[in-house]
Amino acid sequence: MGLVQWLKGQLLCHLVICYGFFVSGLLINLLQICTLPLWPINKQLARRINCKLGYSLTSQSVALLEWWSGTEVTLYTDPENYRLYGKENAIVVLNHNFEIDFLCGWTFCDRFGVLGASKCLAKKELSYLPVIGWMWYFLEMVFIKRKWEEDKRNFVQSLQNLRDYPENFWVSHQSTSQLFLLHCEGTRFTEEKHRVSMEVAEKKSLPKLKHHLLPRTKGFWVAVQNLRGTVAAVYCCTLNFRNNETPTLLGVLNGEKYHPDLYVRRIPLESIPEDEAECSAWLHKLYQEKDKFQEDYSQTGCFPGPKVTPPCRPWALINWLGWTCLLLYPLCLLLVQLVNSGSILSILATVAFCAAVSVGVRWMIGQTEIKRSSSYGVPLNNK
Ligand SMILES: CC/C=C\C/C=C\C/C=C\C/C=C\C/C=C\C/C=C\CCC(=O)SCCNC(=O)CCNC(=O)[C@H](O)C(C)(C)COP(=O)(O)OP(=O)(O)OC[C@H]1O[C@@H](n2cnc3c(N)ncnc32)[C@H](O)[C@@H]1OP(=O)(O)O
Ligand SMILES: CCCCCCCCCCCCCCCCCC(=O)OC[C@@H](O)COP(=O)(O)O
Repeated sequence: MGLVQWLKGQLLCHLVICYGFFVSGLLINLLQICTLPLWPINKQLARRINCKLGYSLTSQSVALLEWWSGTEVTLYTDPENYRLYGKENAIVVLNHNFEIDFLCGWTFCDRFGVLGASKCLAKKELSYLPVIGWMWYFLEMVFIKRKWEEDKRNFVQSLQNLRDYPENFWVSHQSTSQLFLLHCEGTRFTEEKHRVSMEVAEKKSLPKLKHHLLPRTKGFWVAVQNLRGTVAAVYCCTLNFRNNETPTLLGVLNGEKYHPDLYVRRIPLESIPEDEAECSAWLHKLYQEKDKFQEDYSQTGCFPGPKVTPPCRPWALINWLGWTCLLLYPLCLLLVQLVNSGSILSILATVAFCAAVSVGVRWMIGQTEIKRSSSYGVPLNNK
């Protein structure tokens, strides 16, 4: 193991990274709160500012993946469609098997210049996550309790809100689009959830899936219906990792390099049926195709179609280094003053603060771990 790789595994490095992420996150949340009076006066400007602020926080984790762990996602797609990515609004349908699938998605968003504006249909619990969840609230992320009767009004309203996002979103930048991510499986893949969902498939006389849970179709249908005229296509995305890697966020923090492959198919929205039952059948068929791609991947180690590597942009790294320098300087000054003061109490208070930041971020990382997945989708307790 080289010196650099050894350093990446050290607690001190992790503390510095977590401190930078957490403190910059709190400052960004504070700035987001400051935009509150602007919303009733100029909503579009408030959105622009919040998306830039959101980018400043989210892109730090992209920088961690790309520059710290050295992970690069390989894209399999049709070059004709590739030209459209980042230039149109789309619904992204992605499998939910990996602890860092959201991070791989963000990397792509960043490479196509749509990271700040992209949204997701997320479980309500994520909105309470310190820093990240609070930031999402201002980014108008769509949160659901995964109980249709309770969700339907708010879900439709949140989708309608997305229809009037500003054109020419970034004034001086090429991006005018946003992606809306949907994990139709509704929860992360575990053996038990898979077994239960295949029992449901059997009852519904649907073919069994090997690599996916049975998709929940209601959210997809409602999203497609409410975003017609706003989004141009569905991007059917299938993610897997080479060599049976099981990536974790903690691994990324330790500087481990992973090898994700993402297969993206572009499906024009007009080709998706409007009728609910037909749309559900269409989604089930899509998941059967996705399952076949995963099965072929497990045999051959690759997806169909040519490979493309979208160019890496420097902004995530520049932003991350900027925050690190800005926040390390006062921390170092404080540490020097502390040591000079010789006050045991102050030193203990500082150590306690660092430990609290470290425990807090470790807890947040824990939320991404599949072993802590909710019991949604298993019997007895449907939550
Ligand atoms: C080029 C660029 C490429 C790539 C870029 C990629 C991505 C990046 C894009 C954007 C990134 C932006 C941000 C992302 C950041 C972070 C967030 C990350 C992740 C968060 C994700 C989540 O939180 S996932 C959880 C929330 N999401 C969902 O739940 C969505 C899926 N669910 C639904 O759609 C549901 O329909 C619902 C929640 C809307 C409603 O659910 P409910 O259960 O109440 O109703 P349903 O009608 O769906 O269910 C009843 C029917 O289900 C059948 N049933 C029962 N048990 C099961 C079972 N175990 N499995 C399957 N089906 C089951 C039941 O029989 C009912 O059937 P009926 O036929 O009778 O209706
Ligand atoms: C420089 C950067 C430093 C990074 C330091 C680490 C920071 C910690 C970041 C925490 C990021 C949290 C993002 C949470 C996104 C988790 C998405 C997810 O996986 O949600 C699960 C749901 O879909 C389904 O839930 P289950 O029903 O399976 O339960």
